[in-house]
Amino acid sequence: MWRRVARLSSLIRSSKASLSNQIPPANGLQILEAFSTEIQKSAKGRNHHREKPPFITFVLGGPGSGKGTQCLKIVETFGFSHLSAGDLLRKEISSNSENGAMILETIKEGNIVPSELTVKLIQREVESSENDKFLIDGFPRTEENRRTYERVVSVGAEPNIVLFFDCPEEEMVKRVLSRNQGRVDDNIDTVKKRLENFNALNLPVINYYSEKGKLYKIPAVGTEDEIFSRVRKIFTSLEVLSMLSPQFSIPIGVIWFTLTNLL
Ligand SMILES: Nc1ncnc2c1ncn2[C@@H]1O[C@H](COP(=O)(O)OP(=O)(O)O)[C@@H](O)[C@H]1O
Ligand SMILES: Nc1ccn([C@H]2C[C@H](O)[C@@H](COP(=O)(O)OP(=O)(O)O)O2)c(=O)n1
Ligand SMILES: [Mg+2]
Repeated sequence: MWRRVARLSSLIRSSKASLSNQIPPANGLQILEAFSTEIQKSAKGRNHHREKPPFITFVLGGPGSGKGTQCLKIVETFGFSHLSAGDLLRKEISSNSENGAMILETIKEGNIVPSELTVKLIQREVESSENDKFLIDGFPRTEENRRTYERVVSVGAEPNIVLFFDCPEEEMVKRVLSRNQGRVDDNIDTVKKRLENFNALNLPVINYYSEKGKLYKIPAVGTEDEIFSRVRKIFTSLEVLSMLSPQFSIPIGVIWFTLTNLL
């Protein structure tokens, strides 16, 4: 809003300047019209600068199930923006933000950061992006995460689809312990706690979206490429149905995916 008011003042200033330079100035009506346009734009700005809500995909699965790996492939192939809740929280830690120490402790313990904070970080990224397709990776991890997001985010509060990478615990533990990214939570004690939290807190969210007909469950064992061929089918089906545009919602895509995979 303030940037827009500043732009309006600059218009008025340039109008005065043009007067002194003997160039015909913007008249009162033009200034009023510009002001009204700026106010309209500013109202849209609060509405995430978008005419339509973005296409939101939540990406869920236990630690090490391959969410991040598959998201990178979806970005390359289908042009989504990837927002990893974990990466956004780690960025807060490394930028020494006021909540950095608390986030670090929470992550080290294998627990979940307060929802308001995570939602704010995600919302900021969505609102500042020009893209209209997002993968929100590792969110919502709890019913409380989900409800907070629905309450705080006014446009696109409901995901269009939800991916769930279904991976056996043994495989997830093996992958996390050989991830080698220097993460404070990639050790056996923290992984055990994260798996407990996944079962207790994330599975109810996954069931919630399954009941709503929005869930795509993807078996997550196999090579990265094998898993991506499963993922690709989902997004290709959505593209075929022109559903990778935000105004469409499920369950047609889920029905199509089910049919094409059964036939
Ligand atoms: N299909 C796969 N098979 C074996 N290892 C994998 C596979 N997909 C990912 N990985 C590896 O497992 C680790 C965890 O993957 P990642 O994508 O970070 O999972 P998540 O984001 O779900 O925790 C990474 O080291 C990654 O390279
Ligand atoms: N919605 C979220 C997502 C992540 N976190 C915290 C707690 C998680 O164990 C860590 C790491 O999350 P991240 O998604 O990067 O972890 P994985 O990719 O599943 O291994 O961040 C959170 O508190 N709330
Ligand atoms: Mg990840």
